[in-house]
Amino acid sequence: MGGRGRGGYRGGNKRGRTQRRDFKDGRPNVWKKARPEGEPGPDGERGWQPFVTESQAYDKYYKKQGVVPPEEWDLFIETLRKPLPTCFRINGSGQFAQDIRDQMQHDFFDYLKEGVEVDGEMLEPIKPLEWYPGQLAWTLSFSRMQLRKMPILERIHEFLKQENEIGSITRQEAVSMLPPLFLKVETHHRVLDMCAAPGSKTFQLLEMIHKDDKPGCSPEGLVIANDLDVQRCHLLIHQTKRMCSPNILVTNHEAQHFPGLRKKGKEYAASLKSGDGVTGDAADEEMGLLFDRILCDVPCSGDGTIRKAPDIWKKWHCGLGNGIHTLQIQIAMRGVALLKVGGRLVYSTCSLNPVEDEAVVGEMLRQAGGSLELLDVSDELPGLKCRPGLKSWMVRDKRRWLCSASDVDRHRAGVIVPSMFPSGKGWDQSSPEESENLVVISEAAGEVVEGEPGEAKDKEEEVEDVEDEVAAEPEVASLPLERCMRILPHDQNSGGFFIAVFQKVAPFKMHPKLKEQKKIEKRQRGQSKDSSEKVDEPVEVVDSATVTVSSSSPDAGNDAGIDAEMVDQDPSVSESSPVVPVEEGTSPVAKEGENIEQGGGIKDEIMGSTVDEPEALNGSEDKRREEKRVQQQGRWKGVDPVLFLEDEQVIESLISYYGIKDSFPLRGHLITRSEDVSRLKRIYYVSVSASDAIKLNNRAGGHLKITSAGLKIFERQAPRETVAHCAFRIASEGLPVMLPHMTKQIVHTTRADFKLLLNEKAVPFHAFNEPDFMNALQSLLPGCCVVVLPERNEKGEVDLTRSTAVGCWRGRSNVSLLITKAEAGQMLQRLNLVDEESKTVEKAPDVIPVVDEEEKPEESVEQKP
Ligand SMILES: C[S@@+](CC[C@H](N)C(=O)[O-])C[C@H]1O[C@@H](n2cnc3c(N)ncnc32)[C@H](O)[C@@H]1O
Repeated sequence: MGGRGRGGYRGGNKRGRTQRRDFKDGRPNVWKKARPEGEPGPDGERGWQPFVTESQAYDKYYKKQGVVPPEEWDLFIETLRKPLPTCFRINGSGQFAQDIRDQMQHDFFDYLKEGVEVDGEMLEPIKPLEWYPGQLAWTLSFSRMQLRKMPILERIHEFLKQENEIGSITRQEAVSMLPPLFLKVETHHRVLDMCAAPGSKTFQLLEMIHKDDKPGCSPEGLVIANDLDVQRCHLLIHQTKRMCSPNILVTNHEAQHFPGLRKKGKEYAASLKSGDGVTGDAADEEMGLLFDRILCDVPCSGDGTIRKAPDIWKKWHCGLGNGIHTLQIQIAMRGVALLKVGGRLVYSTCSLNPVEDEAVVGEMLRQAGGSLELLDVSDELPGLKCRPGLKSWMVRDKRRWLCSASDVDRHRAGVIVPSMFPSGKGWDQSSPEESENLVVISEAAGEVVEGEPGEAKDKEEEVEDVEDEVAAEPEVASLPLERCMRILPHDQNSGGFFIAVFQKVAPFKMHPKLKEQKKIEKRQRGQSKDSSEKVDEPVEVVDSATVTVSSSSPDAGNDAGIDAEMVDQDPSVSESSPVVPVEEGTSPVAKEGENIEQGGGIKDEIMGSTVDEPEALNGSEDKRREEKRVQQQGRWKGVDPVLFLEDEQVIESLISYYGIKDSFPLRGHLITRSEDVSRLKRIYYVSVSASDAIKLNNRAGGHLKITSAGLKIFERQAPRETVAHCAFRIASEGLPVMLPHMTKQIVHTTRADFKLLLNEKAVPFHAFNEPDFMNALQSLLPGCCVVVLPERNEKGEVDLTRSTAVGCWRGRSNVSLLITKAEAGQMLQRLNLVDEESKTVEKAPDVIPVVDEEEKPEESVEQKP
């Protein structure tokens, strides 16, 4: 089972062998041709100009670091200058995914297996990625010229675009598929993706959570996808929406300060002292939000993506890696603190630079002090070619190669920190001078190196420089860094990548010196937040509850299996975004006229339902609103609160109108983003796991800044009760999840009538061929309904995993689609219902289809300006 997506049950992805489309035949192509390289455009202007694909600074740096063996250097550089092949994964797993793979293989790939020539040039065959399980990921590389000359290649391109859109496949760089595979996610796991946007790996993680889904069941697992950048959170939400998963929360935090949701205070301290064994919810209360799997795909210099982003050639300099090293450690260490003992953490970058790679891994191991094991997983994906991690490297700064922290000039000690070197001689073994460096580490964190005048000069000098002297022998790490994996582009025609896989083997107890450093950092942050405060005023760095725990019983955290980091930090408070305290009876959302920029000007999809400005409220509405204020749970300025829908009237109307079975409990699973239920526009559905995490967050003080929760399941329909018996229609993302639990407002149809409906958008009852279908439609209540094209198994039972369903509006005399023309067109194509003469599917604007004026359902809320 598997294969989730929009537009029908399990995406309505009908993949029966009997219904194959033959893509080799002459269906017109709708993919727009890109202008070939260098060819003049219609206005005579030259198109794409080749990028500079060389950099002396890059060559010098990487040759010296020994990242690539000297005899392979030319091949390495030659590969970097070639465009990256296209890769894609077939989403899901099991029979469903295999059907798609078999269809693609039959329709395209067998034909292009070998020996196809275009203008004397042999085509690269489409190949599966050897190391990807089940031959479910493929790679292809055609030039634009080849695409133009071979219609089948254009059709493949179009097909991939379309399938990507509907969620059957994901176009994703080969190396980017690796970290989730090494995480070994199981369906019950709680997973944190710390730096998740734009979300290709999050999508993969969600697939793993859903891999054994049975119709109508949500798995136990949960994915929390986090990103610092609120705009990129939009991309993340868009990307993951295709999965139609209620098991996801999207959050917007600095990963290095991701909240632990640890309950604090006397109650907590008392429970620690008593040493009571705690399980279930109570254990969560104590442990906070800990994870089975954590992905730290950290921000990096990105020089492994140079094939895809050739502008890097021009911009590259060694300061890029140096400048981000400390932030990478901070993020990774926060991950270590949030990981359960026994859990796996993957650290990855798309940079080949040892300062961002092995140096960070080394520092993680040192800081973790035995709580973390670096795993050798090089045999977990047979067929994957990777190089062992380096044990020796140097740091380059201001034209100098530095072999150890002792080579660093005093005035650069805040930028070039001990952890960048193989020995990492720093906070745990440091001399008094080095301890001073430790204090200034935070100055280097997040330092923007690019574009700084000093660094720009350094960059120029590097290029002019012919041969540098190296003062001493580079250090050699004593840690088993060879267990890291570096993917070099020429090994399997990919991008460059770095991966390290860890297992947490014991609770993490923060080294006292590091703890001290964190206090200093926290104090510095506190001071920079309010410069008007007296700088020498003592600052409370840990709250009273924390002090109680750590001072009265230094090992209490360990005894209870709790991470020192979790005890020590209240990250949500230290985060740079201001927190709006929630006062009893006041709204936590941004008020009119308040600057909501901290929330990032979040749009509808992120915010959930921000209702229109209220008209004048009468007394009873006022009262009603006041009553609903008890639902207040959010606390982030500019982000709507995450509220459980508790309005029994609304819930009852949904249950009775759609005939929702007890197997699909709504109470405790429906989320709104508005306090005023009477003006709700959207309702979201969350799984048990997501619901538990939201409740835990609420109990722990609401530190988690949740921008999106679960999937949209209902949208407000026409408020005219005479027409609609229920105020909410089913959202297309929610349909796959809800359909197996619906007993009312659902009708089955035939292929001929389904085709008619998808083509005509609004069809009078009498125009359908099948009288049974016509009668069934007429027997429905007016308003939202679902039309299903059933697919049956060998026993003749309806197989919902392969059936296609679509949301419709039952009017007085006709039925109309509640999806866009474009979506209807895609569905026709997928079902092979496109007429020969009209095979081109027009991309229509996203509008609700036109129906008789009197029967027109209220416009989708998405359409409103
Ligand atoms: C390498 S990209 C992640 C790619 C992503 N994992 C994927 O597969 O699509 C790094 C991401 O980290 C985010 N980021 C940068 N600094 C961050 C921080 N301090 N905390 C959380 N995210 C951060 C960036 O916005 C960016 O989206």
